Parts: sequence; structure tokens; C-alpha cells
Amino acid sequence: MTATLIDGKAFAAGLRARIAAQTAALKDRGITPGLAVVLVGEDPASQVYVRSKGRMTVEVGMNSYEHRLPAETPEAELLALIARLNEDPAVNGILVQLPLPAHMDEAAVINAIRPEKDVDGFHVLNAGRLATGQKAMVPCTPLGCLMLLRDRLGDLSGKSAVVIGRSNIVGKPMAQLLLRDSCTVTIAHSRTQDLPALCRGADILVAAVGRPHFVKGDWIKPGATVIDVGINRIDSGLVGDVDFAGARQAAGAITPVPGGVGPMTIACLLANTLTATARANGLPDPEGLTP
Ligand SMILES: NC(=O)C1=CN([C@@H]2O[C@H](COP(=O)(O)OP(=O)(O)OC[C@H]3O[C@@H](n4cnc5c(N)ncnc54)[C@H](OP(=O)(O)O)[C@@H]3O)[C@@H](O)[C@H]2O)C=CC1
Ligand SMILES: Nc1nc(=O)c2c([nH]1)NC[C@@H]1CN(c3ccc(C(=O)N[C@@H](CCC(=O)O)C(=O)O)cc3)C=[N+]21
Repeated sequence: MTATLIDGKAFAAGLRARIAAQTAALKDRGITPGLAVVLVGEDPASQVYVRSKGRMTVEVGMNSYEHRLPAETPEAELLALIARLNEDPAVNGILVQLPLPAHMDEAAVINAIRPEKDVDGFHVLNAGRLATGQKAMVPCTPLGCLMLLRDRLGDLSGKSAVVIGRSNIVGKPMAQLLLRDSCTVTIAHSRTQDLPALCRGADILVAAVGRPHFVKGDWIKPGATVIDVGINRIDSGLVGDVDFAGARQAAGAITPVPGGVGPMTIACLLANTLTATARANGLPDPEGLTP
């Protein structure tokens, strides 16, 4: 079998079109969503993401505010900027691009963002709310993966899901969302024993490892749905965490890299900004953008 390609790029474009329509409806009521993105330092990959986030924010009709600080900025200065953005009524969402320079305490910086404006969903309150089933801001990459999975599979309940990776920004929240949808979830990591055998039991396999071509084709259960979160830059270009050519022979459906999860992450950032704006104005959550 050759797997169906899950076209994240096309899905994300459709999602952005729906966000643009709902943004236009808010603007008719005098409300324009605003997203502030803060970039500390000059990491070239981060600069590319920040530029494309800014472009897409404007394309859907929102206001984009970019703040670039030198790498050697003292943490107190970044915290002061966050405090200003927290108080600014024109700013509904705040994203601080990660990773931060080594002299900064990432958790302290993220937790300084008002949880209601934390469109990354990384604040400890949002993580706790997601884990306990309360209304939260949900991390963009896992939210995008969930949307692709539901679109492909419909009801996920009872499916066996393996998430490789336990980071706070991808693996853990991904597992929470799958659990909420009643999957039977296993979280794998660098200490997991016999990962290939574990993966062979998975109806849904999400790879968020950060190692090129790490997941092999013969780890895939025939017909499984494979979501490749990995973004790895190697000499031949951008590749995922899954050996795409091998996995494609066994999987039922698979996301490519590029063109899979990456574009969904940015679309979900805009979705979260719209959700945050609606909530800040006492309006109901926008249709179809929250889990
Ligand atoms: N498409 C998108 O929008 C996004 C893509 N990414 C990409 O996703 C990938 C993961 O990102 P992130 O979660 O931040 O990465 P982290 O480095 O924070 O986490 C990687 C995880 O993989 C696990 N791991 C590492 N080696 C192995 C191994 N040999 N066997 C099993 N597990 C292993 C680690 O285990 P342990 O905890 O034991 O060390 C860890 O839990 C990266 O390629 C990143 O670039 C990230 C964010 C957004
Ligand atoms: N606070 C914070 N929030 C993030 O969400 C965040 C972050 N920091 N730091 C870095 C990671 C990475 N990330 C990506 C977003 C889009 C693509 C994306 O659009 N990728 C395209 C290709 C882009 C290219 O060609 O380089 C694709 O996969 O098709 C990838 C990766 C968000 N991250």
C-alpha cells in the first residue's frame, strides 16, 4: 500500500480562509485582533518563522506587532516588554519565539505572559488547564496535528496512539489532546525500550523527536496514520523525523515535510489569536478553531 498524503499546506490554507472570514466579522464590530511576536537574538531559522508568521497574520486581517531584541538583552528588559504587551489592549496574543538565549530562564519568561494572551499555550496555567480538561489556550503544533487526525479519521476514540517525544511544547500536549479524544496513549522518549515494537501497535503515530529519518518504515503498523512533526535541516534540505519513503509503503496516511505539520502550526497560532480576541471581548469561542 502507498499511503495517502495528508496535505497540511492545503488544510492550513483553508483554515486561514475561515480565520480571515471570522476576523472580518469581528472587524465589523470594531474589534481587530492583534498578535505580538517577540524575537530575541538572530537565529536564522527563527527569523524565517517570524517573518512568515507576520505575513500570514496580516493576510488574515489581523494586526501584527514585531519586537526584535538583541541576543544580549537582559532578561529584565524582556520581562518589561512582556509586561507592557500584557497591558496593551491592542495586543490579544503574545508569542515569544523559542529557544531563548542561554542566559534567560525560559519558564520564567513564558509564565510572565498573561495566560489569556498566551497564544502558544505554553504558560503553566494553560498546561494545567489542558491536563485537567478546563478551557485553555492549546499549543499550536499539537492542535494542528489533532485537526489533521480528526479530518482524516473522524472519531479517534479507542485508537491506539504512540507519541514519540515528551517536550512541553509538542509531545506532552499532543498526548493530552489524544487522551481527551479517548485514544489509548503511550508517550515514548529516549529511555523507551523496544520503540520499534511499540510503534508497530500504533494506529496513530506522532513523531516529535528532532532526529532526521528516525522512524523507519518497518516500525509502521499497516494502514496507520503517521504525523511527522520533525523539522530537520540537513544538506539535502528539510526533512522530518520519519523515513518518509519507507513509511509511505506501510502507512495508510502520512504528513510530508515540508508541507505537513509546519503550516498547520502557523494557522493554529492565528486560530488561537482569534480565540483569545473573542474571549477578551466576552464573545463565544470561534467555530471549529478550538479542540
Ligand atoms: N512542525 C512544527 O511546527 C514544529 C516542529 N518542531 C520539531 O519537532 C521536533 C521535536 O521538537 P521538540 O519537542 O521541541 O524537541 P525536544 O528536543 O524538546 O524533544 C525531543 C524528544 O524526543 C525524545 N528523543 C530523543 N531521542 C530519542 C530516541 N533516540 N528515542 C526516543 N525518543 C527520543 C526526547 O526524549 P528525552 O525526553 O528522553 O530526552 C525528547 O522527549 C524537532 O524536530 C522540532 O524542530 C517543533 C515545534 C514545532
Ligand atoms: N514560541 C514558539 N512557538 C512556536 O510555535 C515555535 C517556536 N517558538 N520556535 C520554533 C518552533 C518551530 N516552529 C515552526 C513553525 C512553522 C514551520 C513551517 O511552516 N514549516 C514549513 C517549512 C518552512 C521552511 O521551509 O523552513 C513546512 O513544514 O512546510 C516550522 C516550524 C514553530 N515553533
